[in-house]
Amino acid sequence: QLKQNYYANVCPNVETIVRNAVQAKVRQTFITIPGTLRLFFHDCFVQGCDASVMIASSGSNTAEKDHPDNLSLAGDGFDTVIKAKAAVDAVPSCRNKVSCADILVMATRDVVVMAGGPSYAVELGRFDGLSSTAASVGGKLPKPNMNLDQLNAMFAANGLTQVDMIALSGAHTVGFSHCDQFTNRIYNFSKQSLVDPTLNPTYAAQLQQQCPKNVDPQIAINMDPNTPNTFDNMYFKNLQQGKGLFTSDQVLFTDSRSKQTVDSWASSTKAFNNAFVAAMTKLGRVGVKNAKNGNIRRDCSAFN
Ligand code: HEM
Ligand SMILES: [Ca+2]
Ligand SMILES: [Ca+2]
Repeated sequence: QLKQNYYANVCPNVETIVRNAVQAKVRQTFITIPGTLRLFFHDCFVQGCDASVMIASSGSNTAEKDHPDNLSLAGDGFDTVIKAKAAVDAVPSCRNKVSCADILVMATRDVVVMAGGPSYAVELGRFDGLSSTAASVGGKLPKPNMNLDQLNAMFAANGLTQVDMIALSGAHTVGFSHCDQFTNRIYNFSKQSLVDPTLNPTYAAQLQQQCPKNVDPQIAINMDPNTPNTFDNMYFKNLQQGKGLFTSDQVLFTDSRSKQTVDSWASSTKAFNNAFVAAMTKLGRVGVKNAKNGNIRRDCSAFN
């Protein structure tokens, strides 16, 4: 059973230890923030929040992280968890007592706060998963060209509502995307219109400039063109102006079933923050493992 202060007896300072390690990593590079946040999402949607995404491929096993849908996960997200785990394990009473899954949950809360987002108490007590295969990833993660029904179905499969899905999409207020994720919207969209008509024309021109045809596939651009490094409700204000980067972002405003939620969070930071915290807490409960079907990994990237 998940609970706050789960490690109070064995490792009372675990949250401070993790926060300090995350802070040191954020000082080295900003990508720590979006990288960790997205890693948490991709972990929970495949086999639950059990750090299965952290496992490296070995021998005959191709792990989750080598599935095409995970190849764009930033290495700095993984490194954040590895560094925080090392800091926790440096304290004798904590050594091999705190799961990688819980460290990822704490680190994710910390990066949101460090980017200016809301703070919240995290529930802990997850065990680490015992399997990680690339074959288990297909169809579990949303695609940037999905419509509202497809997004809702994918989140509902994890016990999350449309409101949760919209709140969590607000994570696109920080971080980067590679150009190939949205080129269909700015070149050759359809017979009627070369550019997706739901895109703001000025923004579309900016995207074409940043992502010319045949651009280096390594190039990544800010997802929030206004406040790319701040966790705020700008994502929703952008959607109102046709500045959602992916079809899956912009559809939240163009579909009448989700527009009202976007409008209300565009006008209230507090309402968005509350919804985001509630949705992150629910996301953190997905598919949690216990001592019977999980363990505490010594090395987050390998099974014991
Ligand atoms: C609603 C469906 C979602 C879709 C279709 C989607 C899709 C994507 C795509 C295509 C990228 C760009 C990857 C790249 O090219 O490097 C991305 C980045 C990102 N996503 Fe999502 N995402 C969704 C939901 C979420 C959720 C729920 C979260 C977290 C709560 C999240 C957090 C992020 C972050 C932080 C980045 C930036 C990563 C970085 O800068 O390294 N996304 N997403
Ligand atoms: Ca997982
Ligand atoms: Ca922002």
